[in-house]
Amino acid sequence: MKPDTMTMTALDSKQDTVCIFGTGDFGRSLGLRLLHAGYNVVYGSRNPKNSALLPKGAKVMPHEEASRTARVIFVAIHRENYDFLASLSPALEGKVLVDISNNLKKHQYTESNAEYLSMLVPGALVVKAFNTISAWSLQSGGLDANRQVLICGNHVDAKQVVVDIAHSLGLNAVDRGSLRVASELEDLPLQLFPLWRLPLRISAGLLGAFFLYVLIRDVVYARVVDNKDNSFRIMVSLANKVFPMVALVMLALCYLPGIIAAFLQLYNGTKYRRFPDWLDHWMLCRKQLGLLALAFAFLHVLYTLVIPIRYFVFYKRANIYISLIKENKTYEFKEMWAWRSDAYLSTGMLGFALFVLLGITSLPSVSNSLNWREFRFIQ
Ligand SMILES: NC(=O)C1=CN([C@@H]2O[C@H](COP(=O)(O)OP(=O)(O)OC[C@H]3O[C@@H](n4cnc5c(N)ncnc54)[C@H](OP(=O)(O)O)[C@@H]3O)[C@@H](O)[C@H]2O)C=CC1
Ligand SMILES: [Fe+3]
Repeated sequence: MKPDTMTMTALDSKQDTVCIFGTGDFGRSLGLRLLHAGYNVVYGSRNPKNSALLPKGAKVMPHEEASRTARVIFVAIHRENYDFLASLSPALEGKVLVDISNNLKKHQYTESNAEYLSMLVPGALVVKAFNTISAWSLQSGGLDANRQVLICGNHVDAKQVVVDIAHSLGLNAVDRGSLRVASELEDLPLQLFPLWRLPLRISAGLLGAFFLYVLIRDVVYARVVDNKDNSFRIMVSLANKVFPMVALVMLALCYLPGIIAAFLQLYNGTKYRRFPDWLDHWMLCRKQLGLLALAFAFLHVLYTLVIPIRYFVFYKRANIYISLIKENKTYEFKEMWAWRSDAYLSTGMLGFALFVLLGITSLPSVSNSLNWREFRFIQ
């Protein structure tokens, strides 16, 4: 019977055996999870005697012998070391080979690792899965990171077997299509914080532009026109002028696409038409824009709290006290400094309270946004 026409029943988690080739980090973490879920685990290794670090209850034997014990074999080996699998072709005929490998760079090879594996072992049913889950998150129960297992492959039944295993490990399986999608899945772990890139670039641009503006206005201009050296203000006072400006612009950028989208819907007379790509992309990163706005607002609060304790402020205040005493006056202190430092403190405190409140309310969305896509799992 040809492998792709074979039908397979789902594994019974309590009885069936799963084989793992490779006793490295991923192989060990996956084996542990499978054992906890009630599977028998058999490792295929080049060095079966050296099994001290393997989870208790797992067996270890040479690859060929191990492959005979199970229908499903996870290949927890780097692609560069796949060559030996070709010689195991007869033993792997009709087996479900799960390719979990990732690469160090995008487009490192012309074909995806899973397609390469299926060329090496044409008789096996290759399924790409689990490459977006890190060994660490498997070991820690998968609660901290995303629980999604993306799966692709050309054989529906083989994919179903892997879906069942993912489910019994408490993970959600998402079928992404045929093995052609494998290279896309292999690129996913290499994308670092994909939705944060644009907001981070915008905030860096705004930060640079506003900083240049206040630098020219407050330092360069004072130096050229009044011959005054204000450069000591760069680190705190100037930065504290820039942060709220960036925070406000980012906040506006966070709300603006929603308003544009609403107008577009009114203009189109329907909400079922697609937004233009630029708006779609902008809408998708609203959460990140808002969180960055919040971060800049927090920096503004911190700096505002720091300003009254600066040496320069103490010095200026002492000067005013002395001149007030000399002139036997009190109103200037009351009206100017008492008011100013109170204002600094009260805005600072108010801002801090607001930040804590906003922080607490946005915590669930922050934890949702930090899914596996935004962590980089390399090898
Ligand atoms: N670690 C992670 O978080 C993740 C890893 N992956 C993928 O899982 C795979 C394994 O990764 P990981 O466990 O971290 O790697 P390790 O280097 O920890 O383990 C790789 C294992 O492959 C086996 N191996 C090494 N060289 C050869 C060879 N020449 N021939 C046959 N077998 C060999 C060894 O097992 P033995 O000595 O028993 O033969 C070794 O323990 C990789 O493809 C990686 O991209 C995917 C997602 C996350
Ligand atoms: Fe302010």
